[in-house]
Amino acid sequence: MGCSNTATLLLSTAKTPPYSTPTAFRFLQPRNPYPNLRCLSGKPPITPLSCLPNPPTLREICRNHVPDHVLRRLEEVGYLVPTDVQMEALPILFSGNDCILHAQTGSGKTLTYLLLIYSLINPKRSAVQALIVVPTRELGMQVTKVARMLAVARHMDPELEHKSCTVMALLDGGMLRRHKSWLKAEPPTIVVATIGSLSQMLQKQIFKLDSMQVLVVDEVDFLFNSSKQVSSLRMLLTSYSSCNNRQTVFASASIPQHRRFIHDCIQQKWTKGDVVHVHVNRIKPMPACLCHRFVICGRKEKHQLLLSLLQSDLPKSGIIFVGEQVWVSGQKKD
Ligand SMILES: Nc1ncnc2c1ncn2[C@@H]1O[C@H](COP(=O)(O)OP(=O)(O)OP(=O)(O)O)[C@@H](O)[C@H]1O
Repeated sequence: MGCSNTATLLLSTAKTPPYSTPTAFRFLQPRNPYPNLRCLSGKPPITPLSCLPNPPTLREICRNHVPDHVLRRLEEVGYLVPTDVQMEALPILFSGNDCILHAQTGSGKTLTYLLLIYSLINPKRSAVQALIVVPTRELGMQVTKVARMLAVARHMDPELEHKSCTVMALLDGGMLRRHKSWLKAEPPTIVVATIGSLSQMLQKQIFKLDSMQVLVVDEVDFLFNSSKQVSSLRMLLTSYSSCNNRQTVFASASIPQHRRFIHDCIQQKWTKGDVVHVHVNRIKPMPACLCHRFVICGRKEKHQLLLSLLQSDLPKSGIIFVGEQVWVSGQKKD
């Protein structure tokens, strides 16, 4: 392994006005009338709700599945209209299918699987009923925040008022000793965990998955690409619980070789055989107000190069990412 001597600059800048206001494209109805949905069980393809002339609201999709107090909470925070992935995936998830949610970052995958979880859990039961596995502590904290935001909904039913759903974050770098006593005393309903912390708890048998109804693996491509995490993840998917006793959801913005991945899911029994791949990945044109530049230069030249790029483009604002390239042995340096 040689020494790194180059830097990569990615400059994303917003051009100075005049420019057209970017559209909030995440919530646009799809232009393509044909579904991106693939149903692997040989059943006829399902017409996505987003193709209907009057697409339903989030409440209409979730009615009779998600408790009313959670739906009211969604509306309080302003989630009224489903995103494309929510519109396509929620009916499939509510019908009991395992799902691979394949949609770009920020498309609403987190809320999709959380709504499935809230449709299945029973807060009166004292057991871990849903597990969300995340690759990083940061993502775990974000997911926990949204899950808790939905959990604070007030019940109309006074019997349930004092028994709201609890969410535990079992993340690397957290206080696992404190969590151990919590898990033993009163198991939370939902656990959001990084694979490292989770494996420790499972090995010590502090944590059992017998009552788990939903298993979500978020950023699944990241987890499978990490040699440190992959064996624990495989163990979790097959050894600690069976895919027949749970609903399994994989979520990711990118799943390279997704056909191969789906094949593995079925073969290895990570999911049931009729797992559905929901692929919402329409290519959006880059808003005209944005300009991207990608430059490779020597480490010592990066400041000068950045300065000249800024001087030539005169952006109103910009985000700059700087990464270092490491030369793998045998690779030719230019
Ligand atoms: N139906 C909705 N209406 C309005 N806002 C929504 C809706 N669904 C999600 N959002 C908001 O959109 C943003 C992105 O959603 P979310 O984090 O669920 O996307 P994601 O696909 O899980 O992204 P990532 O791949 O980064 O995990 C969040 O701020 C969320 O609150």
